[in-house]
Amino acid sequence: MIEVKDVTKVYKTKNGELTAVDHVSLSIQKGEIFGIIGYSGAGKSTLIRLLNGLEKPTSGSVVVNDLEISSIKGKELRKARQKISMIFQHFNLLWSRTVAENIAFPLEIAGVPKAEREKRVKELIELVGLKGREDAYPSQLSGGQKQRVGIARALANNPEVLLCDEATSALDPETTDSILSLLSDINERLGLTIVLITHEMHVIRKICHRVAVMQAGRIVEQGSVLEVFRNPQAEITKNFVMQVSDSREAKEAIKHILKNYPAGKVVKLTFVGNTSGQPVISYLIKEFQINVNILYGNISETMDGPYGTLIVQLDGDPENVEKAMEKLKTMNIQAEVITK
Ligand SMILES: Nc1ncnc2c1ncn2[C@@H]1O[C@H](COP(=O)(O)OP(=O)(O)OP(=O)(O)O)[C@@H](O)[C@H]1O
Repeated sequence: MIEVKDVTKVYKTKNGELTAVDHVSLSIQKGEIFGIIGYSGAGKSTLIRLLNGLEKPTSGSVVVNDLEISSIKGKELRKARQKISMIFQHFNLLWSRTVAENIAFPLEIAGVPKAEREKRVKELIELVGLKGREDAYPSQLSGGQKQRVGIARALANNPEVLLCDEATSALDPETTDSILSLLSDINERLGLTIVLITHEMHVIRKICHRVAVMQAGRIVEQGSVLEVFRNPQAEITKNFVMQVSDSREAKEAIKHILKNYPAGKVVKLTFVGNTSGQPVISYLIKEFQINVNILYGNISETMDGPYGTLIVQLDGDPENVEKAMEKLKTMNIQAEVITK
């Protein structure tokens, strides 16, 4: 569906050349929700603009839907772009137009007749849950409602790909979740391919199937979301995973327990998929006659199944604690000693 092959984008700036995207290759399947995560300045926005032809690569090629976006221009590019829509962090709505008129705008540009336009706008308003708000102006809407208008407008011309540029970064956590659910619902219902860029691992966890981690213009790691959560390789990926698994309370709890209970080992267990349903703790206690002190627990859903973290203190006969650690490995549970 989307093939990015060895793409580099170099900007010429006052201070010389700046490589914003550096030899990036990606392959995104039809119907997939693909996330690109990175800190500010990593090159995410440049990469996403290369996908819809707003930027041209310095070298390499971008193919979307069998069309080489990186080499077409003018009318051909404008036509291709109708099938590659985008939503933005700050919504980019037309403030003097109502909700319905904003959604109708791309249809007007595409020359869709009035009657058909009105029918389509009505469908889209229902799809994004804005019934009753057709005549409101953007300034009268909440952030979440504004993004719903952005999504409806982006879907107006039945795109094949939806690009989301930090689409939930200006929203509070609850509204973020409702917009992410809407995107996931649209992906399932319409089979729409979604590519999103974000700096929040929560967004990746919640709706993406696969993720690429970007740093200094390069993709440093990519894979299925569950796999990346289970076994992050790059240091930056570990930091992103920590955003959603190791809360400040957990760190506080660990500090406290280490001070008060210096014996044994503090171990972080990571469960993925069906391993998160196993009665591991009671098994360890019974089988190895050790004490298992639960310090912190957290379980979250990803698109491909649950992902959980449990921080425990294992105490008792050191030999049995070792055996318990060995056993955990055979149960496909990641066990990492945090402190001895
Ligand atoms: N048009 C441009 N001209 C010159 N430099 C640019 C241009 N656009 C981006 N850059 C530079 O390229 C690098 C990558 O920027 P980019 O906006 O793609 O990163 P990002 O990961 O999206 O970060 P942010 O979330 O802050 O936008 C940055 O150093 C930025 O200053």
